[in-house]
Amino acid sequence: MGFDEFINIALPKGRLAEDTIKLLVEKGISTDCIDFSSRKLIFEDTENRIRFMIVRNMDVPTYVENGACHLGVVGKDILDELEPDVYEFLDLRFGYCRLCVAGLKDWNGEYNHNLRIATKYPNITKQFFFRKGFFVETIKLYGSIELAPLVGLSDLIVDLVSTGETLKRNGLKEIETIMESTARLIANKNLTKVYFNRIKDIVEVIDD
Ligand SMILES: Nc1ncnc2c1ncn2[C@@H]1O[C@H](COP(=O)(O)OP(=O)(O)OP(=O)(O)O)[C@@H](O)[C@H]1O
Ligand SMILES: O=P(O)(O)OC[C@H]1O[C@H](OP(=O)(O)OP(=O)(O)O)[C@H](O)[C@@H]1O
Repeated sequence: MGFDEFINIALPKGRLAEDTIKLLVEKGISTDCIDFSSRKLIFEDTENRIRFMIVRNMDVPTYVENGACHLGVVGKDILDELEPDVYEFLDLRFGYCRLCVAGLKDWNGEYNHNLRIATKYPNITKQFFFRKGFFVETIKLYGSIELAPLVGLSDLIVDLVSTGETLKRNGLKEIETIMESTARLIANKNLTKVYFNRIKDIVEVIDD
């Protein structure tokens, strides 16, 4: 495929946005055209034939798996939860956090079959407890997960911990770490074949 074709890169809004731009600037990948604070969702570097698309972190795998974007930046936690059929080319090493089981300070530490666990990560949670021999009920939430055990909506939570401040402020304690997460560079499988040289160039520049 010729150089004229655009390579589309899905960039996550939210927590990973700033470090993603910092990385691209460091690597000399044209980011001048990107303005996260504007309401625009597509930014084009016409000279280098790169198009940046601004999407929710959780949606990055969907854009890449379906071929709307060739490449994308997304947290490993989301990849493990959604298990999209994409290549994971690079660990970008920023966006570090841990996915943990947490509960009320006086939680007695015994897992059992009747646990209700509030989380944004039902698949990872079910698999984690299944491997330990427990079939748990997950309650899917989209944010403020720490509230659930405080109001009796769940027994435990599975959520991201970074500084530990949110757990502390809400009288919760960490019980166990399920996984560690950092941002990853992912690629569409078919598009990697078709646009191999251009994608390889971009991956190498970022990895350098
Ligand atoms: N303290 C933290 N809390 C949440 N995510 C963090 C933290 N530190 C790093 N991350 C990483 O940043 C990613 C994006 O988090 P962010 O809070 O922007 O997404 P969100 O708004 O919760 O949801 P969505 O994924 O639906 O866009 C997480 O998936 C994770 O990989
Ligand atoms: O250990 P800490 O440094 O306190 O960070 C962890 C918190 O950050 C995230 O929430 P976020 O701020 O993204 O809000 P949310 O509740 O909407 O997911 C995560 O879900 C925890 O609640």
